Amino acid sequence: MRSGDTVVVATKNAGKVREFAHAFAKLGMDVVSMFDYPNLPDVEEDGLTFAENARKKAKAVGDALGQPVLADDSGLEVVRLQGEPGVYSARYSGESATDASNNAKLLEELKKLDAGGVERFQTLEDGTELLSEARFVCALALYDPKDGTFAEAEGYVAGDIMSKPRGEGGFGYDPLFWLVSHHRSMAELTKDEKQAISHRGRALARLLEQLKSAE
Ligand SMILES: O=P(O)(O)OP(=O)(O)OP(=O)(O)OC[C@H]1O[C@@H](n2cnc3c(O)ncnc32)[C@H](O)[C@@H]1O
Ligand SMILES: [Mg+2]
Repeated sequence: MRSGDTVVVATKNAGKVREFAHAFAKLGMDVVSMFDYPNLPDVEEDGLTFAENARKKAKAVGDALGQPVLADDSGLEVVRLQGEPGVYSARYSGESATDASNNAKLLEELKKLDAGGVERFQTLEDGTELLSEARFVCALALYDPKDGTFAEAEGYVAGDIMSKPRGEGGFGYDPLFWLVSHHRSMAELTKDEKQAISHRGRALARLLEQLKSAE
């Protein structure tokens, strides 16, 4: 991947496309996604790990197009839910899940625990309660169909799940993810701030570092 290239990202998530387009634009690269190739078949994300799913998405699309493809499998691991929703983050609230229905399900599951008498561990000044520690995980896989090889990297960011949403930026679970370091939710960060600390931003920095040192 170098300046002037177009990077194919095997995703149908508009939020991911925006973040990759923002990150690669700074390096002089354009991004295209599955929205630009609507006729490719869906890939079943049945891997047990984020890394396995990322490899599967990258390989399916890379083999179909005959060119290198980057895939991202990511999700949220919530400590008080024993790591759920994890690799099931996209369809946590069912097959026709949306970001809103997934966020509602997450709060429902955590509030069930509260009914069992488990204490919330902190309250913010506006009354928002922090319900559990959590982390976002991102696994990236860059697949080259010419030689069948993968370059891979992972990134993580730790935070806390809030009792009510805040912020309009980002996507997915961002409005419920509190960053004590910034005293804001992930959805209240600018694109650059999110890239600097997020699971995806960190995984991408690691991947690019690896590719550079392999040159
Ligand atoms: O598989 P593709 O087509 O890439 O798109 P997807 O939305 O299905 O993506 P995943 O399978 O990787 O599932 C990721 C889930 O985790 C959530 N997620 C991933 N990254 C996130 C981020 O940066 N902020 C908030 N939520 C995120 C996202 O909303 C999904 O529910
Ligand atoms: Mg998916």
